[in-house]
Amino acid sequence: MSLPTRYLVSAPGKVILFGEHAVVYGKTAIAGSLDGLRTYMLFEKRNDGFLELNLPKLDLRYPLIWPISALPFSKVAPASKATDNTFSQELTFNEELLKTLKPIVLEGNSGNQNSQEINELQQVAASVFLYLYTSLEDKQTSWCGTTVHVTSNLPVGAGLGSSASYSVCLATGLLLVLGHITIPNYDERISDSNISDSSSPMNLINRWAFQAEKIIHGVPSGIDNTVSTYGGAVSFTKGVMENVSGFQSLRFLLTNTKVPRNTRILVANVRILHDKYPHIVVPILEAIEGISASFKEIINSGDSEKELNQKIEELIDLNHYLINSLGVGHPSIDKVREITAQYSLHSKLTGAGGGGCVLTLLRDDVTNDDIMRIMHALTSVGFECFETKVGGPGISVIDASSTINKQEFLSSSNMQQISGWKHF
Ligand SMILES: Nc1ncnc2c1ncn2[C@@H]1O[C@H](COP(=O)(O)OP(=O)(O)OP(=O)(O)O)[C@@H](O)[C@H]1O
Ligand SMILES: C[C@@](O)(CCO)CC(=O)[O-]
Repeated sequence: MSLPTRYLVSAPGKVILFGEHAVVYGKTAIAGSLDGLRTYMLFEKRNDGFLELNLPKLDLRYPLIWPISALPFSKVAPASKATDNTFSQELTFNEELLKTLKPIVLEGNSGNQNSQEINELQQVAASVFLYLYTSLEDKQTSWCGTTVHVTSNLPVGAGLGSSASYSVCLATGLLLVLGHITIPNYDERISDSNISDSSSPMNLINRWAFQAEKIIHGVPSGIDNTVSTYGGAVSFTKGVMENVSGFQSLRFLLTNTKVPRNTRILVANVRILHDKYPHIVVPILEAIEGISASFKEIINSGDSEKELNQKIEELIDLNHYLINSLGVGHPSIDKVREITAQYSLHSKLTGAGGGGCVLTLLRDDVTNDDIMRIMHALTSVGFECFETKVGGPGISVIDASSTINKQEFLSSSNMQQISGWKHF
């Protein structure tokens, strides 16, 4: 099969309004894609049988390079290979493959003259790449190797789904490169794309991205990769996604406390608390689900703008206190709440917590001058802020064979402005 020689792929980060952590236990959460905050990947064809991964955002100064022949294809049972029937097939996580890849990941550095340590985060990101490549490899393709460049304007490890957008871009690019899906024709996202339609390319991308998220997060709910794949503003319960109209019109301030934390550890800590005190933690998770349910009720209730905002702010406070009781709060999050409260605004953590990002509702009566003042107050104590809306497009791709090369990709400050993005 003859394929394009270059693909450009992009997927958004996400913000969770209500229900993080509870969603891991099957409770409903409310989330949306982040329009301007995305990961971009350029996949370039090689003919030499090598795979190259560039991770500048993770401070990896030199590329990691592996010969395809070093990959443990024997660990992938033929039945679980991504052949024609992959669309309808349940994907089982391949622990054995991941274990076998561990030493191979480090060999990616061996041809490098310059010594560089590969830290834990970089190893995980490289494992995701090799895991997906080994699982999806198909000898029918005309690509005999690939170079992947990654850029992103999402903060890494801050609760905005950087790992999900990385996973979704990798899954999409490799499914394209390895000939399992083709570039779609739609210039705009099809809003009614059905998540449960297992024959759709989006469903396939989402399922492989979920496998990738398992490598990064351990036991994720799937909300991050689903929102990143499909985009939009949604409620999510046990893998089922539903559009929540009205959510898109809300404005938010995102504040990055810059306190590093690890989603895998935070999720695991909540699990320990849950297993130790089920009679206490289960009702807290149910109460958090009640918040998501209340939001869905009020967002389209016909309440006046003022009433609606007041109720959402009450829900933000309730969610903040409940989630703090699960041990995923942080003094930096309380500091953001304290500062925004001085301007009578309400905030809560978003994502896994433990630092990371904080979400503040910007009511319609908050003027641009007010926003400037609030941002100034937050940045002057070392935080970073940006205003955002939710609900932009999910995965987008371009046949970049003749449109964008590596130099243009690496130097572009606004990739979204490139014309020709296609949506599944
Ligand atoms: N631009 C990127 N390049 C390479 N790897 C990335 C990139 N962004 C994220 N990752 C991978 O994702 C990991 C960060 O995931 P983590 O879940 O801790 O943060 P997050 O996704 O930003 O937050 P959350 O899951 O709470 O939304 C990194 O360690 C790395 O493995
Ligand atoms: C903390 C969590 O609920 C959201 C992380 O963005 C984990 C998950 O849903 O997998």
